[in-house]
Amino acid sequence: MPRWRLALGLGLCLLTSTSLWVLWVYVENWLPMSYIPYYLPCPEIFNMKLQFRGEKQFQPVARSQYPQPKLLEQRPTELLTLTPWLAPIVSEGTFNPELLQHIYQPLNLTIGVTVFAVGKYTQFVQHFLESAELFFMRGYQAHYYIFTHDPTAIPRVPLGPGRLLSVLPIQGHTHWEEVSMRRMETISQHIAKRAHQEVDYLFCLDVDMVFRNPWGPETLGDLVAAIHPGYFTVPRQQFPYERRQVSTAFVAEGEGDFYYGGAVFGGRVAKVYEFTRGCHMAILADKANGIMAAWQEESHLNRRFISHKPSKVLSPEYLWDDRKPQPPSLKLIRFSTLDKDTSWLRS
Ligand SMILES: CC(=O)N[C@H]1[C@@H](OP(=O)(O)OP(=O)(O)OC[C@H]2O[C@@H](n3ccc(=O)[nH]c3=O)[C@H](O)[C@@H]2O)O[C@H](CO)[C@H](O)[C@@H]1O
Ligand SMILES: [Mn+2]
Repeated sequence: MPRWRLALGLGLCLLTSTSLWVLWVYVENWLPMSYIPYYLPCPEIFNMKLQFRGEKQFQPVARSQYPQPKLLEQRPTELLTLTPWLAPIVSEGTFNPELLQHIYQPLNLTIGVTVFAVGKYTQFVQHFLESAELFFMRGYQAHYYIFTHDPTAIPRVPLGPGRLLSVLPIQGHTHWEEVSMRRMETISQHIAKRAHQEVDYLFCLDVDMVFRNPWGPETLGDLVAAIHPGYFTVPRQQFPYERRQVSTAFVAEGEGDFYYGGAVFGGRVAKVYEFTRGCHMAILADKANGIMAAWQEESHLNRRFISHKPSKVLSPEYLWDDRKPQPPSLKLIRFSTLDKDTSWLRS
């Protein structure tokens, strides 16, 4: 009799543990994200002291002919030209390209660009690079850093003199959100390892985009953000900020300036390092709590730009979306999202 009971007991235990295991496997697959402990923490990032390239001082401006600035003249554009914290908002008509050329060309600057092409997004690289060679910082030294899971999928695009391209292998991820969000970590580590010695300024851009008009030294600044094309006419209560207080990206109802796009940010490389590191830390804290912000790293970027204001803001000319008609307030489109089949790309 006791033997029979023992066997029954063991059988029940086995059955319970098998059902628990099956339930766990099911729940694990059903969860949108699994938070992997090896991602936490990354102590080396706390202790790094970087020796950045020296800051380049402006030279006296050479004699050149350009229209006189007039204090009482009408506004050069319909758009706001200055933020309440006195950062310029760059759009066509607010600057003189020739004058800026005179000021920035002698500095012998190198401008870095980080782009991620993981999974099917490698198909965008060719068009992105070809258009960048036509319009992005023409006449300046540039270094494209392309992060990809598959270096063989990166096409060879002919580059102009002084233009470099490095292909950097990274791990792929099955969830597109993870790819997009991990950019903050990868960029900060890449600056620490390499880019701080190689470039003066760094722009971090989406790859599913194309340059359509000149993007020049008017965009250079300590910390640069771009206004998202979808929200420049919308009150801040309607911005798609992260609204759950448990997230480090939380933004309260009455907070916020502009809603910035995650597809374009940049600045002086030391500032971009601080910025991406800060966003990465906030993302790590959310991960530890099992939270993913509403718009992934874009939510964290927006949170951080509220407390660490950008020193220069780019108008939606610099971050447009081809699916929208060009409004009369924007005189030209310089950089735009391509119309893409999102569900196929992310599958
Ligand atoms: C215009 C704009 O502000 N776009 C932002 C928006 O949507 P988007 O719809 O523009 O996001 P997206 O699909 O372009 O992903 C962002 C970028 O991550 C890279 N990528 C992404 C997935 C993938 O499987 N492989 C890959 O390489 C690629 O460089 C891509 O351009 O929201 C995203 C939130 O996550 C990012 O903040 C984007 O910057
Ligand atoms: Mn994009």
